[in-house]
Amino acid sequence: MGHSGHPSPLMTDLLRHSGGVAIIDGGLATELERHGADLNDPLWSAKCLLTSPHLIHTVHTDYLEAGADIIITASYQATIQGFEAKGYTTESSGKVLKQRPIIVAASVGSYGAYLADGSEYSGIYGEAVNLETLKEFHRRRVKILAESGADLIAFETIPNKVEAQAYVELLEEENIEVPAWFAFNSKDGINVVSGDSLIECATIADRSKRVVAVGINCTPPRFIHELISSIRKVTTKPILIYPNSGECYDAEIKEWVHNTGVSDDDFVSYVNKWCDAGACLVGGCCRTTPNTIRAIYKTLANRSTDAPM
Ligand SMILES: C[S+](C)CC[C@H](N)C(=O)O
Ligand SMILES: N[C@@H](CCS)C(=O)O
Ligand SMILES: [Zn+2]
Repeated sequence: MGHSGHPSPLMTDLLRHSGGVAIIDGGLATELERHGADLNDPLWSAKCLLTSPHLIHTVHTDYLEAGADIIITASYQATIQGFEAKGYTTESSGKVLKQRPIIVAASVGSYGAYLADGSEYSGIYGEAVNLETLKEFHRRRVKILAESGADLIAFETIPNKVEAQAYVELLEEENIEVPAWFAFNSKDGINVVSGDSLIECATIADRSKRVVAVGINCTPPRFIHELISSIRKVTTKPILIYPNSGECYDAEIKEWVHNTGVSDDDFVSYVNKWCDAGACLVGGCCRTTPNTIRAIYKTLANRSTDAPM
């Protein structure tokens, strides 16, 4: 167990500053919609980069004011290929200003996110998509985000093993110095959504010195405890978790099905258990809101600072 070497300074400083557990923000797209954005678009939340950047600013500010230490950018579904399909041409991006001690995490959604059909919840891409095609698909975007001034790259909602391997190789081939986190998703509490072994996926992440934290996002809260235990078996890197509300996504209509989600109270009732199991970066994903993050903040404020890290 543990190919990770020394803990990264970024994570060490962050966790020291936050008393052992740092707070990740909640659903970005969820809040953009609440502020009136229509995300029924192939670019999903990234559409707002074009149409309403002020809303993105508002949502990031709301999460910071709710207590988040880490905010995740609107680049989840911002792909070169997606922008080109809208008639944009390729240009280098501008700098993102760093604001310490806040961490800006540049989101990279999976190939399945780009497909815009909910494939990041199946991880089944078909035979034409392999390690090499995935590396080429992500290469330019990852390089742009690495040069953007972001503090880390958040590979999110990784649904299968081959995409994790593609990211690791890409980081190496392009000598990406910005640290990365890998967040997988699961729909059974055991494996990642494609059915690939979470243990194998987490091991791939653990072996890369460029990966500074490994965990789970956009997964129902009820599965998280068991998933943390699995990841803990194969890595000593910090474990991050930012579950969704437990609702299901209907990609046909680009809406969430309401009947399966948990309340904020239920969500935060898990938080101390997740930290006890080994998570040290905790937040929310889709359908969580600044209220969720505020509740996490309050729960953690009452937690002893010598809690397990
Ligand atoms: C994390 S999912 C809700 C993102 C949206 C999806 N890729 C789609 O375009 O429908
Ligand atoms: N970080 C993304 C969702 C990942 S599933 C967002 O909230 O827009
Ligand atoms: Zn999500």
